[in-house]
Amino acid sequence: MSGDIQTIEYQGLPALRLSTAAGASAVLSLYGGQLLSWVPARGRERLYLSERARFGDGPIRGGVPVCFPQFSTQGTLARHGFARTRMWTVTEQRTGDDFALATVRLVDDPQTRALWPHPFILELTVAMDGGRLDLELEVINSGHAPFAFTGALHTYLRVAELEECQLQGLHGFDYLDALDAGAQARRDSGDVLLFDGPLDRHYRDVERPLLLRDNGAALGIHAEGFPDVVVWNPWEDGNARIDDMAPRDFRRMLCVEAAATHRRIALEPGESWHGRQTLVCL
Ligand SMILES: O=P(O)(O)OC[C@H]1O[C@H](O)[C@H](O)[C@@H](O)[C@@H]1O
Repeated sequence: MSGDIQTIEYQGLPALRLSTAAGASAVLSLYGGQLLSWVPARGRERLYLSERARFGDGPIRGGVPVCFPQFSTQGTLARHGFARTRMWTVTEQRTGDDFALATVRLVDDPQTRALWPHPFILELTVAMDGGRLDLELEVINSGHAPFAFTGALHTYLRVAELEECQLQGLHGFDYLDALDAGAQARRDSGDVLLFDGPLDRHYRDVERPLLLRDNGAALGIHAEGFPDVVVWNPWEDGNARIDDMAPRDFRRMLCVEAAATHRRIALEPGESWHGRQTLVCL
């Protein structure tokens, strides 16, 4: 038996449902090129998607938003850029005995050029087997002038209980604390990162895979190409200010983002860049 990919409508949006023979499944929305669900074989949902999320009206709260060509407020565009609120198209669908793979694409148009004056091609490839998910983002400069960007795969992980979670692997890396604007970079000195308050840390040049322990379950988180890792949780007060998240949902989510934030990535005409985030159930 082989995997399967179906074109579906999800919350009113065109989407793909990917499944593997082993029983893993995922939903990829063409709005935003945003993965909204990932359930590994014999596992539970691993992505947080807010039950108050809006679909097709601004950013979708949850899953894996693609931030491009700007991370957060690091520029003049709307927060996290425009890719997460544009309609993408499907360019490839493949299945095999133990995998399913789909690629979606976003290309510049007059609306994106009015915001950001550069021709580009953005491709997101989602590939999964039973217990592993790979998300690869490719950025191509299809114009005649150089450009530079920041961005991220803004992964919202669903956790059983945030206060029981431990994130391992960030020890010794420098981070900027976005909750303490203007502060110098600090070095993480803890063995593991624990969660007992709001957190918005932008770690630089993280060269090692991370491990998230969550109530007995363990998830490996690995990035290639993306130099930085952003760890975000709004905690109770921040949650209360986010109208598309139910109160206390902060306990059920943790963003561990593969990011390019502290240095812009520069591309000459015709050049391309790719970055990947891999999640593995352990
Ligand atoms: O609410 P959004 O625009 O989706 O942004 C959600 C969050 O994204 C990132 O993790 C940033 O570091 C946070 O500062 C921001 O609050």
